[in-house]
Amino acid sequence: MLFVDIHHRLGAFDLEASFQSAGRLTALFGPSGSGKTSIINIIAGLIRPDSGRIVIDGKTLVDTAQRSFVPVHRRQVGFVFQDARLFPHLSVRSNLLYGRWFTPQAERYAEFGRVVEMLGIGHLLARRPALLSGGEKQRVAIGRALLASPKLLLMDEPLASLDDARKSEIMPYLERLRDETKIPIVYVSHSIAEVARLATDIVVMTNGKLAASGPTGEIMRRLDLLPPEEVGEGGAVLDMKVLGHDEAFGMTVLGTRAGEMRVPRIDRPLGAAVRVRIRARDVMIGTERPKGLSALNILPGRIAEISQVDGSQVDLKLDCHGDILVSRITRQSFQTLHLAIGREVFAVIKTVAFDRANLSPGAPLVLTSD
Ligand SMILES: Nc1ncnc2c1ncn2[C@@H]1O[C@H](COP(=O)(O)OP(=O)(O)OP(=O)(O)O)[C@@H](O)[C@H]1O
Repeated sequence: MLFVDIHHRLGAFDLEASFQSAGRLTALFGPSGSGKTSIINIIAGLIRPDSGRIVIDGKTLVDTAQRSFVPVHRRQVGFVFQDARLFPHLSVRSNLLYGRWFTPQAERYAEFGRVVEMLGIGHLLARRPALLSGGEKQRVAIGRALLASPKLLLMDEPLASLDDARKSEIMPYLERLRDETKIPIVYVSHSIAEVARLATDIVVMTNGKLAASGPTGEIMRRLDLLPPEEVGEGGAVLDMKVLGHDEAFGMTVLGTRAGEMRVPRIDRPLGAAVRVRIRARDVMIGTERPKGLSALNILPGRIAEISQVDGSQVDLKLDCHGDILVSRITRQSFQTLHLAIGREVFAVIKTVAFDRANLSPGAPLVLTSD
């Protein structure tokens, strides 16, 4: 459990944030200059807040009312930055082992072999950082942070300097990190795709103030919280189960609360939990079950909430037997179809909305933990 309640002034910038998160990966999300890095620095102990309290897993790191402040070197936090910051003159193995020196023997829990295996960097151990790709460097940087056996991992835009191909290469490792270790992670990002896939909880900052915080599914469907350039990426994030594979058509069948959905085949076993992002712009509304459509996925639901976005668009929240979908449609369609709260409708989801990047092992799939 992460508890943060802080107030701090940095020149003309006033930072105020109060949130708690029970999640394993808490994303700090918000535009540039909203205060994300400052919060990370306060949690790390690099900045002493003017006032407030920070408690992680029952351990108080800061409590200004009690004049208590655990210094940075006693917090046992692991850092991963945008750039890997590896030592160029040391091999990957020595870079990894370096992190261990700072942790007393008795408190070392991270095992070298296991960390190397989890991050898939065994074949790189003898190399110098200059001979690694950007994605490989970041995996080594994560390994170095983990081998210090941190009690908390702070990641400040760890994927920001990587291209899309390297990002998708490293995502599965971050998912394993989230699911296989018990270390709470605070993760700064301003990418919806990243946050939707990785976060269990999201804290949204705007201009030094908390805009909202809560579980990923709840925050992701609040399109009003997203910056204009990212609104198209917003929508529902749902946990589904793999029900079967249809080899003849190369499809996977997923179970939702409102029925089955078919997506391009994913390599997950039967029963596995997957997290699926369905963008609001990919959900159309039918007042009757549509026929003769190429879209494979049609879920029945009821309009639970209506919010007018601007003169021309409307957002609808659809309660599909407990799974909440979001649909952004034109005000014209909204009026023509006479939509209203409580109305039974059909959500039509284009199959193409499920590209592989949007499918990830969901939170319930904890592989191991010790
Ligand atoms: N030491 C300081 N003195 C004065 N202002 C500061 C100081 N440090 C940060 N700021 C200001 O505080 C604000 C928040 O900065 P911060 O780096 O926390 O934002 P951010 O959300 O992490 O942004 P980015 O995504 O660009 O990294 C900025 O306006 C910044 O200029």
